[in-house]
Amino acid sequence: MAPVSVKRILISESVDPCCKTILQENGVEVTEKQQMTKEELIAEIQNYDGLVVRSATKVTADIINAGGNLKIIGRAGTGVDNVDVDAATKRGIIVMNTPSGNTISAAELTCVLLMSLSRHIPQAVMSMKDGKWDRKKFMGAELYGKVLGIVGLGRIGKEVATRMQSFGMKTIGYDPITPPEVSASWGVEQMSLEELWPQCDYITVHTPLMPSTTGLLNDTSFAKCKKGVKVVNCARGGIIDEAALLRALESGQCGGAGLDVFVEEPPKDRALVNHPNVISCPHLGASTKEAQARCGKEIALQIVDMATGKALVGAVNAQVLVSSFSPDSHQWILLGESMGRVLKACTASKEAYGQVHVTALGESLKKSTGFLSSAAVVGLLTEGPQKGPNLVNALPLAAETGITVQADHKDNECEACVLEVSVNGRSYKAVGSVQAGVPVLLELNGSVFRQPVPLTGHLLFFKAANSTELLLSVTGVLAAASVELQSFSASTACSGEQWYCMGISSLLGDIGALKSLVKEAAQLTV
Ligand SMILES: NC(=O)C1=CN([C@@H]2O[C@H](COP(=O)(O)OP(=O)(O)OC[C@H]3O[C@@H](n4cnc5c(N)ncnc54)[C@H](O)[C@@H]3O)[C@@H](O)[C@H]2O)C=CC1
Ligand SMILES: O=C(O)C(=O)COP(=O)(O)O
Repeated sequence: MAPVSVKRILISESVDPCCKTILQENGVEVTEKQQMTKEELIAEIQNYDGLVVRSATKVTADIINAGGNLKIIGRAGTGVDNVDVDAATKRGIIVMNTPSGNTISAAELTCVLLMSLSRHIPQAVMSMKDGKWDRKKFMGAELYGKVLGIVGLGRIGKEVATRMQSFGMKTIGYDPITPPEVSASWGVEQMSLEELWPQCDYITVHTPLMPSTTGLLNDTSFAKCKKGVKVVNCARGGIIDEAALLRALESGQCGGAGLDVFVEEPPKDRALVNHPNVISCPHLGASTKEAQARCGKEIALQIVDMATGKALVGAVNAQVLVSSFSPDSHQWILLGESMGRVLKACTASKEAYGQVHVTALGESLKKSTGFLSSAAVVGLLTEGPQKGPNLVNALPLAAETGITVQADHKDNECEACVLEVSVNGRSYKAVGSVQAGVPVLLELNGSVFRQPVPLTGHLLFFKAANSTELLLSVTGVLAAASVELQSFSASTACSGEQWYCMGISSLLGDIGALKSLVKEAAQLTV
């Protein structure tokens, strides 16, 4: 794909210095500014094409919309819940993260919290520092033989499980995506949450924060747990409902909580932090030298790879774009875009397209419907009222404009892409392919070109009767405008008329003279 030009990046949080070094070594100008207010960020963001953050910068829609040049938001870490990904997608901005760089550190902190809860270590430390020697107050319980419930069996959940198994804990869990046989292979028996709650001595959550995980542990689920259950949240504030947790701690239903994350960070309401059975950290899961070095390095390298057109790794909102980095799909994306632009020019539509239908033909295009339809929409929307259509935002922009996009695949001997659009009840159709590495147009509105039309440079399409005089008149119009004819293709006749496509040295300043000679005419540059 065409490299995404990234020249100036703002790092708005404490990210490992290797991030800045790698970016600078690759010709990117880097500014580091920490603890900016929202207003400062809104005022400055227009000066950058990239923003690198951790979890503290809330990258809201107004910041994203103020970033007129923003192309990439890099999250040096896992959770992207502090970034308005939908707003970024609509603006065509890639959001990427480094999801595995801090897995081990977050898992280790979880284990530390579990152990600290079992032996009251932080409370004992505080008591010692107070000059006391209280051996009765801090009676603990072994982890050995206890049941640990792990909700969310992804990267961190798995690492927590294997570590706590070495303490002799029985690990059970729940995850709607990770198959039970996979988690069983690392010693976690899966079951429904209803079955899980009553069995656990300890519960730890490792899911992203989303509607389905907000308040996973609430008054109702706490009531189903063993009295005195201990809980850990090293994932995101809100997965364990904070008010319900406080109630459960006060009633003794919950015997202790280890919290690294809070709904509001830092939490203004200190009731949980100050509770004697709560041990807490200021979001330290990823705060190790090793995790920061990995995340800083990975995000910098991912941005450099993207900017040099090498690869797209870690993007959370640009699945379609990932394929554009494969050399095989590159020309097909150009084809889709060019076909969109041809139909846009031919329909000369000021109205929104009602429906766009893309059909990928041929075995090798089976998985290409996604990027072909997005590319076609980019072509159709280019130079329209929507700002900056690209492969990231094509479908959201289409939806916003009321265009229905459908895509399917059909088996066919040859590989081709069929694009059909409807405008005001009238249908237009283009068929194209990639031949010898070049995107070509094979058919336009039912007329098949005798020679495939290479979709490159300045192109003039018109529909007219097959008449030598008429073609001479057309070339006369071109000559009068000092436009050279560089290539010529004609279609087979359809209802006595044909489509012609001429490759021309420059676009006609005024297409009026031509339109008086032929039935339909359109010119474009691809
Ligand atoms: N405290 C800290 O500093 C850190 C926190 N995190 C957070 O930890 C969490 C987990 O991170 P990873 O393990 O890397 O993510 P992951 O994506 O590898 O795993 C998350 C798992 O949660 C599962 N899940 C989704 N909905 C669920 C539901 N309703 N019930 C049960 N499971 C569900 C998913 O299927 C997935 O397997 C994220 O929220 C991340 O932001 C990550 C790193 C550091
Ligand atoms: O990666 C994550 O999801 C984290 O929560 C770590 O956040 P941080 O980079 O330490 O602000």
